[in-house]
Order: sequence, then structure tokens, then C-alpha cells
Amino acid sequence: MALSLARGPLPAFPAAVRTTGIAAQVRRAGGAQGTAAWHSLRALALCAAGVAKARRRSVRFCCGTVQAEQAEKLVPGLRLWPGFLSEAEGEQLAQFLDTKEPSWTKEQFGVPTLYRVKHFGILGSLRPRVVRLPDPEKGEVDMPAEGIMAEVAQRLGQPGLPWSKVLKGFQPNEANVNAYSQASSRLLLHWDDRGLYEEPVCSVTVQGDCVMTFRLGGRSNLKAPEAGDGTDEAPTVRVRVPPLSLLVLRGAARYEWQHGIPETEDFLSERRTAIIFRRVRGADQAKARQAEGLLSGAERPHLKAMVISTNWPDPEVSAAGRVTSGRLRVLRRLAGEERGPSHSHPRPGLGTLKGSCQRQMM
Ligand SMILES: O=C(O)CCC(=O)C(=O)O
Ligand SMILES: [Fe+2]
Repeated sequence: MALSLARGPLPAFPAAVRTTGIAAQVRRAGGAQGTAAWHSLRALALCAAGVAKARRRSVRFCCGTVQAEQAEKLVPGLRLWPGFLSEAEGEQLAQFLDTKEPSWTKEQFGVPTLYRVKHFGILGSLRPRVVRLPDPEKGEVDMPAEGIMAEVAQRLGQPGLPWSKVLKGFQPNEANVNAYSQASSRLLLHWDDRGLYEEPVCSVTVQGDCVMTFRLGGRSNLKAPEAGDGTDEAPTVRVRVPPLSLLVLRGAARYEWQHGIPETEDFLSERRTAIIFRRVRGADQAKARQAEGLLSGAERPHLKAMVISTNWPDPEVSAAGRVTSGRLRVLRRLAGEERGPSHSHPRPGLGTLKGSCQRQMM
């Protein structure tokens, strides 16, 4: 394990943040566009401030893999508990996931994933922005009320356990299962969308072993680092996530550090399966709307997501205009490599709000 003390340059932010002249111009422009642009600038400034603060707290970055205790110190808000599941529970869960509905897919939010996925519970989507209950007619499955999945979900919020003070009665309303294969899977660095999900993100490793990478800051979700773009100098912590463990991300680990398993070599076993438990925001309203709909016999209602999807530090600020088509291109290329030639060739360059998808997982 190689740990060095280093103070790298801040990741590059658009000149707009540093150039007060531009901010002033935007203000003067007025109108809806001017206001939106001003909010975007403010979000950028807040993001830069958040990164700077996190850097003051932890200026180390490392190349090797650190132990869990060290990772917890370097990445505030990261917690890892080995032995969250027993071996028998891991096997039981793996069998449940392999044999029971819903079926596996290789797509999420309309974007190809480089691993198999299945989903239980509330569905939150970013394009279109809706929060809705699972629809059995579409093969969608709710969070199981009994059995091994239910037991494990319930254990997260149970009092008197090592993680209870951290998770404070956490009750997930969705579980997303990622099944990775060492031969072809990757999980590009990303933040879980802060508008769609509440704070805690809990990953329970059902089987398999990996090294997860945490990288401070960054400008956009799921961006493959490019030579010279500064992201390779950002503080980086790599930690082994053992089988049967519980990984919790809150605070800076959730909002300031991206996480991922970006290289196939980071998978230390042929297969790895993890269940990611979260709470989708707006689920209660979705339930209420559905109850109303059922009473009146109306079509199954969808609740528009009430929150703006953003990973910037200020949750009130829209992430409109974020650069995302580049990421989509990387994804499609990677997925295409695995499945043969891709049919779509998105335009290179900047994305727009229409093309924006904040939490595409690869
Ligand atoms: O595989 C994991 O443990 C984490 C997956 C993840 O970060 C995600 O699906 O958002
Ligand atoms: Fe994630």
C-alpha cells in the first residue's frame, strides 16, 4: 500500500466560476435564462467550495489499496462492515436473486449497463422524471415483505447493531441488484443522484470481491478520465470491499467523492453481486396518488419527481446543461465492444438538458 501526502491542483472548473465578469454579465442579462444561468454558476461555485473544503480535511491520495479503517478516515462518511451477512445468507440471497423475478436486464434509465441489473421496489427515473410504484403487469416487483431479502433490508434499520447509529432506522424503499462479471463489467465513477435518492446509500455484497475507487470532486458523473484533464490528479482512495460486507455512503462520501469499479481488474472474483439499498424521494406521494387512482378506477398514476436532479452541493439548483453526451458515448462504446457494433453514434461535444442523465451506471 503506497500512501503519499500530496496537494494536487484543484480539478479544473469552467472559467465562468473564476471570472466574476461573466457572473456579472449573467446577472445583467436578467430574465428566466439569466436567472437559470446565475443559479448554474452559483452551483459551480458551491461545488468548487465543497471540493476545497474536503481537500483541506484530507489532502492524501493513494495509489495502492487501503484498509477499511484507513478509507473511513480518508473519505468522511464512508463506512464498511465486513460480515454483515453470514456465508449461508450470502448463498441463500444469491440463489434467490438468480432464480426469482424480476428478470435481469442490461439497461437502466435507457442507458446500457456493463453488468446485469434487477430492481425491487419504488422506481425513480430521471428521463422522464417520475417516481412510481412497481407495476406487476410490466414484470416489476415490489420490495419483498418476507424472506431473505426482507430480512436483510430490515437489518439495515434495526437498533442495537454496529451500524444502527449510522443508519438511524433506515428503511430502504428500493433495492437495485448489480451482477458483475470479471470478464467484462465496470462501474464508472459516479455519484448516486442526490435529487432522486435520500442520503444513505447502502451496498450489501452478496458474493464476490472487488476494489472500489473513491475520487474526490470531478465535474460530471460517469466521465471516463482523460489524460491531462486533471481528474487523474484528484485525491483517490481505493478500498477492498469484501464479500458479505455492508458499505454505507453518507456525507462527503456520498456527495463529494465519486465511487466506482472502473477497471475490470478491480473485480477480484469471477462474479460479484451487490444489492444497493436506497430510499427514492417522493415515494409516499406516489403511493397516495396510486391509492386515489385505484379508488376512482383511473389509470395507474405516475408522480412527477418533485426534486431537481442534481449532484451539485446545492440540491435546489438544477443541473441543466451538464455535459453528459460524452459519457453516453463512452458507455455506448464500451457496451458496443461487448455486444458488437453499436447502431447509435451520438454527436460528440457538449450535452444539453435533453441529453442529460445524471446517474447512468455502467
Ligand atoms: O456495486 C456496488 O457495490 C455499488 C454500485 C453502485 O455504486 C451503484 O449502483 O450506484
Ligand atoms: Fe453508486
